Amino acid sequence: MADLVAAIDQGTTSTRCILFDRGGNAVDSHQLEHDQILPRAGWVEHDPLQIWQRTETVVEHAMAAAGVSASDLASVGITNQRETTVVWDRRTGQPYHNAIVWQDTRTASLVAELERSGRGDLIRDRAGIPPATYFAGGKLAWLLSEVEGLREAAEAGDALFGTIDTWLLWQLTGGVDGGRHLTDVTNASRTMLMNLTDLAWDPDLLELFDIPAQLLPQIVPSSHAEAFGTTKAAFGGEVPIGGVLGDQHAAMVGQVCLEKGEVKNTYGTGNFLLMNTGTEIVRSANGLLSTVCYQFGDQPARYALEGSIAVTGSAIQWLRDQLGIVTSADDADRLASTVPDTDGLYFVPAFSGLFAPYWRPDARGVIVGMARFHTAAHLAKATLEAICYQSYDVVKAMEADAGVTMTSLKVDGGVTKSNQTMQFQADILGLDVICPVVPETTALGAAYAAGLAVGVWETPDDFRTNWQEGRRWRPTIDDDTRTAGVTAWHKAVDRTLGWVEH
Ligand SMILES: Nc1ncnc2c1ncn2[C@@H]1O[C@H](COP(=O)(O)OP(=O)(O)O)[C@@H](O)[C@H]1O
Ligand SMILES: O=P(O)(O)OC[C@H](O)CO
Repeated sequence: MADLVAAIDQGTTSTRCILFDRGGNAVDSHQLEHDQILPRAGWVEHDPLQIWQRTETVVEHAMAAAGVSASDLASVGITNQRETTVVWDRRTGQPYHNAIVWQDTRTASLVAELERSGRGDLIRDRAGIPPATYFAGGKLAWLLSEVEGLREAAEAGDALFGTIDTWLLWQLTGGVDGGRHLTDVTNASRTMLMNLTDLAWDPDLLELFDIPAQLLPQIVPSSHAEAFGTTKAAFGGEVPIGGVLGDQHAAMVGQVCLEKGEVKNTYGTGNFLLMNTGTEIVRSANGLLSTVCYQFGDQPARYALEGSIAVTGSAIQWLRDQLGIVTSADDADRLASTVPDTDGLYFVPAFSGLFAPYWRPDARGVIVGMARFHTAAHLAKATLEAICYQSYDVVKAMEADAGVTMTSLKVDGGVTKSNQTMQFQADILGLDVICPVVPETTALGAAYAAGLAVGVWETPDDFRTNWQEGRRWRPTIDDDTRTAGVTAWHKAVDRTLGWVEH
């Protein structure tokens, strides 16, 4: 039996295809960045066709590098940046608009209006998440009201909505020639349109956002032998698609956070800390989200509490692309390492407002504590430290919600390449930070979900035997130093609030 599993990981910054063996080892991979389209302040878009083309290319290159064909693959898994919203014409495959990315804040006034009118609580109650610019439902409502002809096309059944999983799945399974229109429970739980208990589109939420039901994909489990169909494109032959799940949920699977209470933090474009809450939906009193963690086959869904941070690794990209003070993320890391600390400089990159645990769309970024003495190196250092302070705030919210004190933290994602950042994270949290040997946990989780569906792995216990500790950072600073840093950080956060009005 073919026993390689291919994972497509379509992230905010890049798309990669990684081929995994039964041991959960990455055999070969390919990765390509795509354009970040920034039409105006607060707006972030991607070109869905470019994302699809990059997906085809990374698949082709990863398979060529490994010297394999479709018959060597047991299954394909898809994982994706969540919430990013695409609407396209089912007859032509043409998007009606660029994808509106999860970081985009154009729906701020809609969100403010939902809160003002008291309808936010219906969303919290049914969907488990607060009304926020972050989620897909508001973006879809915006497209329906702003794109000429879209509402009529939707009502006629010609338009399809999807998050990126849905878009790629439709393309992979045939596109205009019978592509399947599906999403999995984890991605659906990020729309403000799904009832978190029933795992179905909620008619009251559809009415609240005025969304025609014909637009919506069918919701299916995250791992399933038949639901997703087989590849008709990109792989050069038919391969079963066995798993689809949002990237942060995939990372939970890849990190083997399958028991209640297990936690991971992923450091990518943003940071996302999730705790498995088992089959129970836990409601946060501290600014976290309730979300589906994953659903394997016909088993009950597992849920999670999540702390989502909008801007972490993307602040490093901002140093590169907008300020031009570094040439790459590695260069930012190197520049930051030339100074021992920030010497009182704090940077709160609230570019999309603040997400968890604050949920303040009125916030905007600040750099405070500046003196003439400060250099680009201090700003680079403050950018890395901001990633850790934001995670500190979310860890504290998670501990308060769960009534536990964490003793260690599993981490993954691109920023974990930065040794000084992970050391600072261990210092500021006062706990051990641990990265597995296979850091590509998002793609691995998608591969696990896909392989589980077709029997490459028999039970999720097989994933646990594959997980191995790679690097560990231990705290090195005293409590007073930690408290001083956190206190100053919170003063800086205060300065971001109330900057814009909606
Ligand atoms: N050496 C490094 N030091 C710090 N950050 C890094 C380093 N290399 C990459 N990154 C950051 O990692 C992020 C990409 O991580 P990744 O997990 O691939 O993200 P995504 O899945 O969101 O596309 C980028 O935002 C980049 O700034
Ligand atoms: O692309 P990433 O890895 O930063 O993840 C984005 C998240 O899924 C947004 O919710």
